[in-house]
Amino acid sequence: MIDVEEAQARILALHAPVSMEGVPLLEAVGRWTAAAVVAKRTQPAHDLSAMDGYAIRYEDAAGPWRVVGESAAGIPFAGQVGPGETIRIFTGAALPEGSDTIVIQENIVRDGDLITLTNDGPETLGEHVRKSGSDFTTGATLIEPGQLLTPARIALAVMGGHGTIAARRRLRVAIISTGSELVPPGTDTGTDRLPSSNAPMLAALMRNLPVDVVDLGIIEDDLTALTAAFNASKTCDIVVSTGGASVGDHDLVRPALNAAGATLDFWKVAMRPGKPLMAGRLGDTVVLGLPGNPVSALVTAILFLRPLIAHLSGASTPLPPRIGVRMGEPLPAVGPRTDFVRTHWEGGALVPTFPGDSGMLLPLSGADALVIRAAGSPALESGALVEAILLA
Ligand SMILES: Nc1nc2c(c(=O)[nH]1)N[C@H]1C(S)=C(S)[C@@H](COP(=O)(O)OP(=O)(O)OC[C@H]3O[C@@H](n4cnc5c(N)ncnc54)[C@H](O)[C@@H]3O)O[C@H]1N2
Ligand code: MOO
Repeated sequence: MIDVEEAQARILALHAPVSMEGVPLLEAVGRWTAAAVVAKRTQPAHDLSAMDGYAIRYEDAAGPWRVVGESAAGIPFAGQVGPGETIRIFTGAALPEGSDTIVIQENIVRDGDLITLTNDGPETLGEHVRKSGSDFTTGATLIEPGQLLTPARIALAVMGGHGTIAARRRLRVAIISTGSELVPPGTDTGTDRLPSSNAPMLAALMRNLPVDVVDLGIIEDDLTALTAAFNASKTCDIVVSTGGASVGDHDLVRPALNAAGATLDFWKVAMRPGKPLMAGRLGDTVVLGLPGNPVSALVTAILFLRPLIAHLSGASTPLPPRIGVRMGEPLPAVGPRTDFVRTHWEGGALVPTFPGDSGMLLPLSGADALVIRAAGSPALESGALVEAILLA
């Protein structure tokens, strides 16, 4: 058995990021940049007013002033502001030459063209002015390659003069649900069967990733059928199966992968839940065989599937972020497998969500985080600092 970190590294090494394409920024949220985004313009392009008011020369800060024009956003005042002069100015408008400071309109009275302070004048030179280039200047690197395009980074790229961005193409990810006991969602289970919940769960997990899901459906525990399903997945970038990964007579994922011509890189990870995980290559397709237990399938998808998708999509930091948090209850010592303890928030600390059975969905649905407890760790007192991965 290998440990979790080695399994993550080996999975990411199975395939390089896919090819690039241009993506309109309107559709680019959730992609990772494939190249640095460099500013094609300076922002602000001029010194701009941050408030509605009057543009003055700071040396005339005591007033009064005579209004000689107006500057609105996009419609600048062409002239100059001389001694004792001011112009009416609005938020986002360019400061005319000569002016350097804004007096907000709440602080003055206006009588025709004459304005006078009603309280203290501006305290500093440049008050309420956004200096040209204070956000960024032409040629500045706005986004490094491999960064996630968040709403703020999309706005930044647009402000930098871009309409499209270089990103990796969307991935095709096939899901195979193995198990003769499974029926499709919402259909009759009779007495002996159960609904297949893993594929909808994994599709939901991938919903916000740059992925097109190809659901290859429920495949019974039959070597020929399962081999055919893996063969059908060869047009995809990733195939993820659930179930049939363990050692039972009906656990046929490994034999089916062999029959389809796959090369397995590893099988079994020293973790709880999720031990029977396997990974390898089927032609150019990366294979992840997840355990069938729903909790094990979700935990391994968070730790291995999502990072694999992020890596193929060009992410520079594909692994889930770990945060430092306090436990709200004691924890027992850990055995030979790293434990991913399902926990929920209680008063700003995490407490274990019981029961911790890897087949039970009701407790899983209330969990907020996975607390990571390395194999062999000693027992912890309540209040101890631990590392966790947030689930939401
Ligand atoms: N003798 C041993 N038995 C088991 C071991 C072991 O080391 N020695 N490992 C256990 C561990 S740990 C896990 S995890 C499970 C994983 O087994 P499989 O990946 O082979 O999963 P299945 O047996 O096919 O299913 C397990 C469980 O999950 C249910 N299931 C499967 N698919 C779905 C689905 N799509 N939606 C909802 N539920 C699903 C299935 O009905 C089973 O109840 O093996 C242990 N055994
Ligand atoms: O590893 Mo299994 O995932 O313990 O239930």
